[in-house]
Amino acid sequence: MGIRAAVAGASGYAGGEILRVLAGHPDFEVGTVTAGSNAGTELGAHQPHLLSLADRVLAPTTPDALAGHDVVFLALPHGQSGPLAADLPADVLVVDCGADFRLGDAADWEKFYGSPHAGTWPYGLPELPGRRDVLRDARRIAVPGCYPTAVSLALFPAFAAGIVEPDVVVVAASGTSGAGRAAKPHLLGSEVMGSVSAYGVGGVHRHTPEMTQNLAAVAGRPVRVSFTPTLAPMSRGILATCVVPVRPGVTAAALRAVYADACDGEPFLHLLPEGRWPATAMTLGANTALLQVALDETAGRVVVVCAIDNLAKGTGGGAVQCANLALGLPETAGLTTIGVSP
Ligand SMILES: NC(=O)C1=CN([C@@H]2O[C@H](COP(=O)(O)OP(=O)(O)OC[C@H]3O[C@@H](n4cnc5c(N)ncnc54)[C@H](OP(=O)(O)O)[C@@H]3O)[C@@H](O)[C@H]2O)C=CC1
Ligand SMILES: CC(=O)N[C@@H](CCC(=O)OP(=O)(O)O)C(=O)O
Repeated sequence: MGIRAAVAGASGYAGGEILRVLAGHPDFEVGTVTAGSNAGTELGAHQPHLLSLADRVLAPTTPDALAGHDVVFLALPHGQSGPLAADLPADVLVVDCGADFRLGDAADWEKFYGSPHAGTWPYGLPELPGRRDVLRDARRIAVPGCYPTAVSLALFPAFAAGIVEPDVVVVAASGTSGAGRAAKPHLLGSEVMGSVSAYGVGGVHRHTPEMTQNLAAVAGRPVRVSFTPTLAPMSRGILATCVVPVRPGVTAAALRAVYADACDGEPFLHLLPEGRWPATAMTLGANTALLQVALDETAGRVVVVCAIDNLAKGTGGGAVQCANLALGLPETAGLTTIGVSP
């Protein structure tokens, strides 16, 4: 018998991606799947691509429905995870794709989310320095937001090596699935198709403190992040372009060596060959973060571009990677590095 996994929010985009990975995982067995307003309906009505799970009936999202599993994946709107997790046994692994437990600073949480802080769980980005030791045997894990995943993976090598100044500018494009399945006016097809638009401009996006938190922890000092998200007319994918002042004396060769070293031995972090720049399509369905770096000598800046699939490495794949670690399975089990092209 496999490791029994429940998925809450199974009718949504993140829940669907977790189930897609679990359906092909050698060690997990899918148990209860739950939803909110769609409880009582069949999963196949919402996730018709998950053929092997189509006839599962969605249960209401309650602690009772989620009981009796080895791992519970939560893919629910912000604010739903805290009360639910409090009613789940402490020895059950709970992996939360929502934001509730990502931030260590309660004041940051209240400023950006406008509600009381639920608490802080081990942060589920295994590639960050020292993270794997924390995640092994953890029983509560907070999966990062999709933009902070891309930006933290793009910049931690430079901060860990001490070759950049703590003053980051990020412009990142996301596919529309990043906003979830619930209908939102700015996601109307007629307004998204054929156009790229900025939103959350001026330091107000709630992922900014998450990026700052992660990079400051690596740098060992405060880091300023100016983050501008943009919405691109595609379903999946994030392309984050990160620009940061370089310290004097750093050469292009040294910069490349820092990134090559950071990616060495990392199953999902890849530095592309020189001259090849990451594109979101290369990551679709894969748990990869693809990187490329350049030294802009004229401007005195390091430029790092990172592509991920927001639903794969950015949520569902990252969640399963963390669960693998916490349960003592091979970290890569059930996760592919093979994207699609063109
Ligand atoms: N989309 C993405 O790229 C990423 C998402 N995340 C996070 O994952 C979580 C889920 O996001 P996403 O899948 O995109 O959102 P969706 O809107 O696509 O799905 C939300 C899911 O939660 C269920 N739900 C909604 N309200 C309630 C409720 N009150 N009680 C119980 N269940 C409820 C929905 O059920 P029903 O169908 O019945 O309404 C649905 O299954 C969020 O916290 C999000 O921030 C994190 C990183 C990236
Ligand atoms: C395109 C789009 O709208 N993206 C979402 C981020 C999705 C994500 O990772 O968010 P959580 O923090 O909600 O888990 C946004 O900008 O709000």
